[in-house]
Amino acid sequence: MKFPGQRKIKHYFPVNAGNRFDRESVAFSHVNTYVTGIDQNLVDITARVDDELLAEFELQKGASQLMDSEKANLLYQRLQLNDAIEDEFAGGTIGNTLHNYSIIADDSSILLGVMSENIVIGTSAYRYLCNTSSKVDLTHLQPVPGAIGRCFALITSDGERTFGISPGQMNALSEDYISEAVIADASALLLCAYTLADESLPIYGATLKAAELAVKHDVPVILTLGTRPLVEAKRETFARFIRDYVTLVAMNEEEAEALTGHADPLLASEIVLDMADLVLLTAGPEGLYLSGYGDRSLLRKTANPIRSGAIADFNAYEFSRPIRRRDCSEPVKVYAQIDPYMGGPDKIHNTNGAGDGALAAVVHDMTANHYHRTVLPTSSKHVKPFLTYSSFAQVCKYANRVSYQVLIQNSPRLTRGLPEREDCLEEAYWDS
Ligand SMILES: Nc1ncnc2c1ncn2[C@@H]1O[C@H](COP(=O)(O)OP(=O)(O)OP(=O)(O)O)[C@@H](O)[C@H]1O
Ligand SMILES: Nc1nc2c(ncn2[C@@H]2O[C@H](CO)[C@@H](O)[C@H]2O)c(=O)[nH]1
Repeated sequence: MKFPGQRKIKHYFPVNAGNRFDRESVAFSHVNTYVTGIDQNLVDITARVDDELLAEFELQKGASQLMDSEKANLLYQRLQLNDAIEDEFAGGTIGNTLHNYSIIADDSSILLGVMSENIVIGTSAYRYLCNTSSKVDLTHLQPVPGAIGRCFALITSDGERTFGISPGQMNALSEDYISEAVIADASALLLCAYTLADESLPIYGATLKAAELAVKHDVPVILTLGTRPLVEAKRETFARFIRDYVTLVAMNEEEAEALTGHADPLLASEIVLDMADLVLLTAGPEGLYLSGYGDRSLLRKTANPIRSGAIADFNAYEFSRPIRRRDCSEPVKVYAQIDPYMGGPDKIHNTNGAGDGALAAVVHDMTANHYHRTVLPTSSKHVKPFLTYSSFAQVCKYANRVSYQVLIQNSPRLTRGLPEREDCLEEAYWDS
């Protein structure tokens, strides 16, 4: 595994031989880590469209919504006719996050979901397999006799993405394909709200079983919220699920508002912290927020200017490391925020997957902590069972950096890891 390197050096991710941890990880390289997750496996069919086409196909802008196959076929034909299709590429919010995790961490992940049992060249299933990192283990997938899902990712001129989902057999995942051993040994279990949308579907039962096993084995459960209309429709169900199972909730500000009733990201995060231990809230051009708990005796004051919003002095302890509320003697809510990396790319063509990228970075920092604790349990870094290796402030920087990489690539799945040295970039960005 690549490792979030030493603090207080100019590059956040200095993977070099002089790094003390690298020497240790060579000595302990037999320790294998991975993260796992459940997804509705689907391909993204990315196309440029105008608002009129969204209206014609009754698609709510910015949201993800189901389409019946007749409408999906009509849309596909129209996009082909207009020569509007840019790409057909593996997608799925958890599939993207696992892929990006494996790319940036150089570590394994295990994807749980369905896959067509007969792979024909050119089909969605074929494209999915071609566009997934070889570090993502696909051997636990459930074979199905039909197609996986298709996600029309329709990009309008403002860079906003709207999803129309043609499900195929993506929801057929049975709980028989959720192995206790796979969940028990994982560093984290990644789930999305989409698979909890309909209790009558097999994938709902599979998701619940995985969450129960994760809690049984003390594996952190990470839930990403998907899309605003779904959260609005299932607000109570999701709140209960989060309380019962979830360690980290990831969402954008619209989903946060749907869950909590608060448009302000700090206030929304504060509410979600009463249900979970850690909250990643992405806010597009306003950057992102990471909120969680610190133990009063272990709080570290920020060296950055103190900032106030809806919560006064909210970043005062952003140099602390997140810990579960139940592991604190005296829990204190801690907040950190960061503006887009380098102000964001000059031109954004497509924001699809920027949030998934940020989450992959947070997962990497959590897994690095798990790895380090497994290898060096007596290290002073583990006097308490912290959730991440780095502080709130550092994790924000990393998450932001990965989102930027997704944006400049115009694609949710990273083709390569971050540069190990960023000599051309503003060094001050990485200080502290
Ligand atoms: N317009 C923008 N300008 C600058 N940075 C942006 C912009 N949009 C997104 N970002 C960066 O990407 C991160 C995540 O973006 P956003 O909040 O749009 O995610 P999201 O809606 O969850 O995306 P998705 O669901 O497609 O993965 C932001 O925190 C920010 O760093
Ligand atoms: N699993 C799942 N992923 C989705 C859905 N709608 C959009 N996405 C994915 O979300 C990603 C961006 O976060 C895209 O790459 C889409 O593939 C959905 O209904 N289910």
